[in-house]
Amino acid sequence: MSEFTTAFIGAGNMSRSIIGGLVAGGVDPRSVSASNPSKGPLEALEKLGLTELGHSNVEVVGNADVVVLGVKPKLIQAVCEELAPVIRDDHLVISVAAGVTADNIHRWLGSKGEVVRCMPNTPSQIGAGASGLYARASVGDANRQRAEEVMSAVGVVRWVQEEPLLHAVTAVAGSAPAYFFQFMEAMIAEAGRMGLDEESARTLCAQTCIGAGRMLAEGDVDAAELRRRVCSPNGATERAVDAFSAGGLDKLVSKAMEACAARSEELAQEFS
Ligand SMILES: NC(=O)C1=CN([C@@H]2O[C@H](COP(=O)(O)OP(=O)(O)OC[C@H]3O[C@@H](n4cnc5c(N)ncnc54)[C@H](O)[C@@H]3O)[C@@H](O)[C@H]2O)C=CC1
Ligand SMILES: O=C(O)[C@@H]1CCC=N1
Repeated sequence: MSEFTTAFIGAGNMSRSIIGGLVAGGVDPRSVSASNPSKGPLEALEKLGLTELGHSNVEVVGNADVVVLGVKPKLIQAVCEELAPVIRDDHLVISVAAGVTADNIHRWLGSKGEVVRCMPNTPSQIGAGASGLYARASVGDANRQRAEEVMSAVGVVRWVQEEPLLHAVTAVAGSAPAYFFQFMEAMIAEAGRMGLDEESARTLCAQTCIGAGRMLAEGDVDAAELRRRVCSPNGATERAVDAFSAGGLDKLVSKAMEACAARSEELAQEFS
């Protein structure tokens, strides 16, 4: 990654995941600063080698080239208004907040800064993230490239040209690690009821999830065909897959993702 400094405002789960991925990927921890009102999250970042840590958002921005807004959507306005005096016109400001629009962020920053919205996910922490990016029309090529550089250092990146598509990105990537965790929780619990010890169930389940994900990501075969290749006619898998279909899995997934995207849209209204 080229040389620049990045300030994270808010050092909770998502910031920690991105910072963890950046540092694990070779970014110098001294080029990353972070602020948080409470000490705990900053101590976790100290262990990653960060030295520029503090409680003042304004001080932490200092001379940073890139500012990442990593606070909850309800706090974005107050944080932007607090930062407005230290944001330059050409500052790249990346917001990871769900819903909150780029125009509102730009306005709260005193119409300064080049604002890119990002919808990342927590696997960024191990370099396996998946992020959607959207830039306001006024963001220049240099800052578009820089935003992509930051996020592609911790996973795959896709740009969306229309901001509302970030609601779909939230449903398919930002929130989605939680769906797979919920699914794996249920699988591990059932494997335990079937008699497997917890460690074996967890290891076999997690590795199967990684393997299936990699086959889809790294090959050119679609998910439906990969599924069919596991299902021997009248074999064991078919019974499981039939049970999912009979239980309405496709509709349930649609319903869950629609609810997720709808809540993301609500957040955009709530904090405008
Ligand atoms: N957790 C996730 O999987 C994802 C979260 N996001 C977005 O990331 C943002 C942060 O979410 P999380 O990290 O999950 O929340 P979090 O609660 O773990 O982190 C937020 C941090 O901000 C700190 N904070 C509170 N007030 C502050 C202030 N005035 N100035 C600076 N820091 C302040 C809190 O102490 C906390 O450590 C949210 O806007 C969320 O929509 C986006 C994608 C995925
Ligand atoms: O639950 C949320 O609102 C955030 C956005 C995506 C993941 N966490």
